[in-house]
Amino acid sequence: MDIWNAVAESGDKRLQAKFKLSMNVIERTLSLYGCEEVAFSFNGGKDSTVLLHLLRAGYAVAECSGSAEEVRSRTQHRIRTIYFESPDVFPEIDSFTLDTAKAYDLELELIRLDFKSGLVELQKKRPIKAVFLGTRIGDPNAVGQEQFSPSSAGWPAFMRVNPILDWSYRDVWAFLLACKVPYCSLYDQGYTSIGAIHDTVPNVALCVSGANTIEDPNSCTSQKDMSSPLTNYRPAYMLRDGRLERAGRLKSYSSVKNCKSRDTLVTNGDINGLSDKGGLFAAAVLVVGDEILRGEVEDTLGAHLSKELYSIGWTVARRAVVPNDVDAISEEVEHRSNDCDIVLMTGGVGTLHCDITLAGVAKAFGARLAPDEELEEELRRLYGENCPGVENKMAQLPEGITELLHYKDAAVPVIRCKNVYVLSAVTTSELALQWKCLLEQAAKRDLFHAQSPFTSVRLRTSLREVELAGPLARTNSGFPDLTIGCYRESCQYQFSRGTDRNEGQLVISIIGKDPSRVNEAAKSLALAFPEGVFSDIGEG
Ligand SMILES: Cc1cc2nc3c(=O)[nH]c(=O)nc-3n(C[C@H](O)[C@H](O)[C@H](O)COP(=O)(O)O)c2cc1C
Ligand SMILES: Nc1ncnc2c1ncn2[C@@H]1O[C@H](COP(=O)(O)OP(=O)(O)OP(=O)(O)O)[C@@H](O)[C@H]1O
Ligand SMILES: [Mg+2]
Repeated sequence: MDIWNAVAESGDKRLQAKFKLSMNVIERTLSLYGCEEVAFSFNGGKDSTVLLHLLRAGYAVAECSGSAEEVRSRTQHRIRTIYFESPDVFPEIDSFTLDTAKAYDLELELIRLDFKSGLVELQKKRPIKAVFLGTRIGDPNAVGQEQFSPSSAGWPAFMRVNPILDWSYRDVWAFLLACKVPYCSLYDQGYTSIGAIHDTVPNVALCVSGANTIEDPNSCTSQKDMSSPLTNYRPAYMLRDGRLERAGRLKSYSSVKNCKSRDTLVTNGDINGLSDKGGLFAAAVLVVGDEILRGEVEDTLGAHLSKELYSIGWTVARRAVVPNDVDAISEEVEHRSNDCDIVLMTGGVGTLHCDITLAGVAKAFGARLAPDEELEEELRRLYGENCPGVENKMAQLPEGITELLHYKDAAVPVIRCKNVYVLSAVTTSELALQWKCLLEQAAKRDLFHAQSPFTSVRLRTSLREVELAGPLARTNSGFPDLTIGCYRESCQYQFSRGTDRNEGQLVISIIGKDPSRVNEAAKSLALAFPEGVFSDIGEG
């Protein structure tokens, strides 16, 4: 049995584990529905090529199991295969699909209709109960799917079976290479995911020579001019970062438009529709933890992040403590990532059952959590073998939207999902380091930048609230460009300075980006009272 042997001999434990789980799915499907009413949806792509060979191995087992008598009496099943032909397909893909069907004696049915209508016709002609698909987590249409997912409402009724749903890009290539099976020639020309001929180009991360030479082929994410005949590409299996798999799939205008404002981020105030803010950028700080909500633990990390943001000229539009609940986190992330330019999150990142922050982030963006090989590797380096691979929750990241931001001094990278940044720090000193890392990486990659700093004046007074209210309200309306507030110093603060009053004094804060306006506002307020009523206590 060539496929079983090839996987066993590969010595790749991760691949062997994935293979075993997929074979279980296939065996369960065949015993539930029988070979007659199951079809394989094959399009010559790398994922469906993997699936083809898993199915060959699975069908062979199904036919060889049982007593010798049973095996003899059993008819040998060809794999029922459906291929939706389209005029937009690459000729290499089309011929590979047809040639492969012949080579492996697949029972091929060509369908020249769109997916839905084609399946309706198929159900009338020769019904199917289940279809095997090469869908993987990270494919746009995988959102919400499991290994067994009934077809969607409005589609003919069948079970979608996705045996390689949890396979990573690396797993796919490890399998194809270990089994030495043929795959479509386009993958050797730098294509890493193949759609229609008009929306698919080779992956620029694999570009090696000619006009578009780049030094590190795996570090580039944007598409450049693909038309130069001088341009060469490495084969698809050399792509190191599986997250770039779809970099050669050109986005439609509408999807570019939809993801623009939050995927690529804030630079200097005149793009992404943010210029109307007059250079003010807003962040949200979300802290996850039931213990903080119960008041058992102080939110020191959230406070630290707020101060850091303020110190680089960013407004903190919202700081919220969120319970350890996936739906609550997802809801908060969804809102804040829409309202704010960036969202910083701490808490709930780790391997405990209550560490569900990333699950909440994934849900907010309609993504699934999937094992991330890069983070797994790093955690293994950090924690040794106590970090058991795919079992490690911390290495499960929202698929397709995650990027790790590394910094030489920080043990664990910052996890970026669109405009949400998850920091794993649990102490303020760790957080200070991660913040430094984030700032440096964000500036280097043009994700977000420090802005012109805020200036503030803080005035303490023993005036009563009623005496202060009128003049303060007038100053506030005279300086709409400033943030003018008033709060009472806490009792604790007063006691620590040796006063015996049980009520703190009032402090007026005047904050803005233009120092002369801030001073002007302070003077204007002071003019409404006798001299010496306010003492300037400096910046906060
Ligand atoms: C056999 C088969 C079954 C499908 N079933 C569904 C379905 O139940 N619901 C759905 O929304 N799309 C279904 N689709 C469409 C796919 O989710 C997806 O749109 C299609 O594979 C095209 O992917 P692409 O846009 O990346 O080329 C099905 C496609 C195939 C080939
Ligand atoms: N034209 C088609 N005919 C039959 N099945 C299809 C067709 N298009 C997609 N599918 C099914 O949907 C699955 C997912 O398609 P997708 O394009 O993501 O993967 P792939 O083509 O196998 O690999 P790649 O990501 O490299 O293009 C396929 O593996 C296949 O099962
Ligand atoms: Mg494809």
